[in-house]
Amino acid sequence: MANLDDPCSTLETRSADRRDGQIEALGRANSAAQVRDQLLCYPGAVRMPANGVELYIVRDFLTLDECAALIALIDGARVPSPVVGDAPVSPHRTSETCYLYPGPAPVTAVETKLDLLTGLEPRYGEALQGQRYAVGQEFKPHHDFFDTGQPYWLDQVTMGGQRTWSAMAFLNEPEAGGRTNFPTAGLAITPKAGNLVIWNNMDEYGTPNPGSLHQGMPVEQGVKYVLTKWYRERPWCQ
Ligand SMILES: O=C(O)CCC(=O)C(=O)O
Ligand SMILES: [Fe+2]
Repeated sequence: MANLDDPCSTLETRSADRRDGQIEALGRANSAAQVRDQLLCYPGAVRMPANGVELYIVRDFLTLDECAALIALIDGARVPSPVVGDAPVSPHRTSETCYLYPGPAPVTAVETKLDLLTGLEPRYGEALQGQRYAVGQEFKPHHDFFDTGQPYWLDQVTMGGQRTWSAMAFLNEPEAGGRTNFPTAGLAITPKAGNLVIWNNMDEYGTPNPGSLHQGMPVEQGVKYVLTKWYRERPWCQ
């Protein structure tokens, strides 16, 4: 692919690059339409009124036993949470993370449910992650989609490209704080064990949606566990 800043790239390759971007966006919009149809068939899935972002809640997506088993896995192998393109330990994401690779039965159970929920082929999903937030820990306002102007994009574009959908399940309920807030969409979701939130990081045209801005608000009392799954526009490869 030609570099748009490269004075040597021909006019032809420059316009081909722009077309590529549009074609990719169209692909994401078409895929989103299929996910939407599939999601609405899933028992308990409800689209939430949110300003400028497509977001659904699935009540009781996980059983309390499944939540407990996943919390045990997270507690067994958690490390400080990373952020793509940031320092290894980020001041924006102060929680701990545990990668939940395929294998253990509770991971297989969640992956199977997510496949049914989204209709997406499993290879489009990144490895499942668990997060644990202690009092004061948070994930500051951010977008899950990648900023294609950042140096990290050169790697990410070869690893499955843009992050399209985000799915997040609450595994427990902190005593206070820890809501997932979408400030521009005007929606703050209170953790409820077993409930899942899933949103489209793209807009209706398949381009990154600034309205998907969100944050994990600081836990004020107790502890918060969530499960996160990010989907890519192409099969994910690490
Ligand atoms: O913990 C939360 O409420 C939000 C987590 C989040 O946004 C993420 O992991 O990308
Ligand atoms: Fe996020």
